[in-house]
Amino acid sequence: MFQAFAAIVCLVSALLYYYRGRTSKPPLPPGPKPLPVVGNLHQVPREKQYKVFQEWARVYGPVVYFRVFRQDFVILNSVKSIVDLFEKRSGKYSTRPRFVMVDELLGRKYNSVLFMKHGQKLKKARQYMHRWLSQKNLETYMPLQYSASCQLLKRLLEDPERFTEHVRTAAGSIIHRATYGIKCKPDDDPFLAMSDEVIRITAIGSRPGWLVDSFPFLRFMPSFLPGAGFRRWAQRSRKTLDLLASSPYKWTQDQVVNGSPPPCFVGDQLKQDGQDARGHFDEDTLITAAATLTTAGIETVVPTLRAFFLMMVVYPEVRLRAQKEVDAVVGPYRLATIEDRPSMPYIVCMVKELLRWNVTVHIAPHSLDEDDIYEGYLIPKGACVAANVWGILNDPLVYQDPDVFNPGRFDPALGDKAEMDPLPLAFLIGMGRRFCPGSHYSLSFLFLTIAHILSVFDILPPLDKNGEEFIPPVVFEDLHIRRLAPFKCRIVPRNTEKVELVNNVFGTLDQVLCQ
Ligand code: HEM
Repeated sequence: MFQAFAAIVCLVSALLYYYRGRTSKPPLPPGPKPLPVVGNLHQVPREKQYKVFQEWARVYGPVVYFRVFRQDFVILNSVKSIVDLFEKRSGKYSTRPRFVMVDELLGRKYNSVLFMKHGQKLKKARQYMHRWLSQKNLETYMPLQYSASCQLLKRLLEDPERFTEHVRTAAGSIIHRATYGIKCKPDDDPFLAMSDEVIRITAIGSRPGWLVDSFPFLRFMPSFLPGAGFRRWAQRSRKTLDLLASSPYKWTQDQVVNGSPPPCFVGDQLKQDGQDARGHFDEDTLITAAATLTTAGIETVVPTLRAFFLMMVVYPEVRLRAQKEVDAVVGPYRLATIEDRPSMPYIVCMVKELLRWNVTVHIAPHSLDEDDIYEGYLIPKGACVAANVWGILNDPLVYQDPDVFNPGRFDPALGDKAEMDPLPLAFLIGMGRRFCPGSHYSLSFLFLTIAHILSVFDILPPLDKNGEEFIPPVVFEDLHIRRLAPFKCRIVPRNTEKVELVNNVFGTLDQVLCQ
């Protein structure tokens, strides 16, 4: 009975929406022809949407419009349109689109900065994060990054096959130490498990296709009714998310009360009573900002480093060239520091190429609270206006053979012939008010770990049953979030001196991040 009623209301509201008068307004941007009611639902795949959007850009131009039920989408497929809207009109385009499941039922618009709408709370959260993660504060977290990277080397020596877990522990332990002052355990750490759970729930909640996203009134459906499983799941998950955000925060709070926690994002704010210059303390926002840092800091850096291992296997000539550069700068008796970065242009290019080749945030969705007009087209209020970051970073007109991993394409020696720097787009740096606050942090951590690993190890193809080397296929698990499928490789110390070097450096670390 309820389902029949819901279906009728959906149909009527969608028809009203479809036929709503837009006669006095400019036309919508071009795009594929919609069907009545469902719009372009049948043309938007659940997987690899960014590829379809790239194809549509070839047919309809860089700004493409489509609709799924009542939700408008505008996809930006050129750097120009992204700069024009997200940067030059950032005041208008700095909010996020409304997705009822993730924003409201899971409460992510309150408990995660990534999903927050624009307003005072977002401004405050970004201020907190920016202060901690800015280039100026690099010296505060740089020793932590160096320690995390050296610990990663030690674990790769001891147990190379579990490289993905070690990378996850390294990225997770440094961000927990930097954010909360927590030292994680190398295996089965409860705080790292909590971050994984937050990432898992958020990924499910933000999958496209929830009916409640197209028909928001369904959020009022009583949770005991048949067909309301989504409401029950969201209620349970929201409680978990709130608990997971408050637990590590309480841990730091206790350290502040009982003594002196190591310098960290939350501890520093609490020691100053969390007050800003005007004496305001917003505990809820601090909890949210801290919880967002831990998940954002893991979900981006880990896939990038996994891609690094695979690329070293598939492109051995790139590894050899990079090792030659690292060896020439650091020699046999030390590991690289961030001060070596200007002397290692090829490693810097490798980081750029990893972020281009393995785009982690492939679609960046923004929204607007009032209608706008761009190049004669209407961008409707409430539309999801999304930058197709993957599409541009894989455009063959911009990057020759975009599927090929080739750090040399950014070689500064190529001068004008070097291909477009992907970093501004990968992080949407400076592109409006939502650019990634973790860009400096990520670039230094990726540089250090890559330079360290190449200095100590060769990364070689895995062996098959007959003991023969084989190159693992490059496969992406392409659900809502694009990630490389599991693969194997052999991580072998380059010589015994390197093993000694790691053991010596490990023994002298002041900051051991894992217990
Ligand atoms: C490989 C590394 C990373 C990449 C490629 C990346 C990329 C991005 C992108 C594209 C956005 C969306 C920007 C927009 O909507 O316009 C973003 C947002 C964000 N990133 Fe990163 N990121 C990375 C690492 C990090 C790290 C390490 C942290 C934290 C320590 C971080 C924290 C955040 C936060 C908090 C936001 C939300 C900003 C907001 O909504 O206002 N990111 N990132």
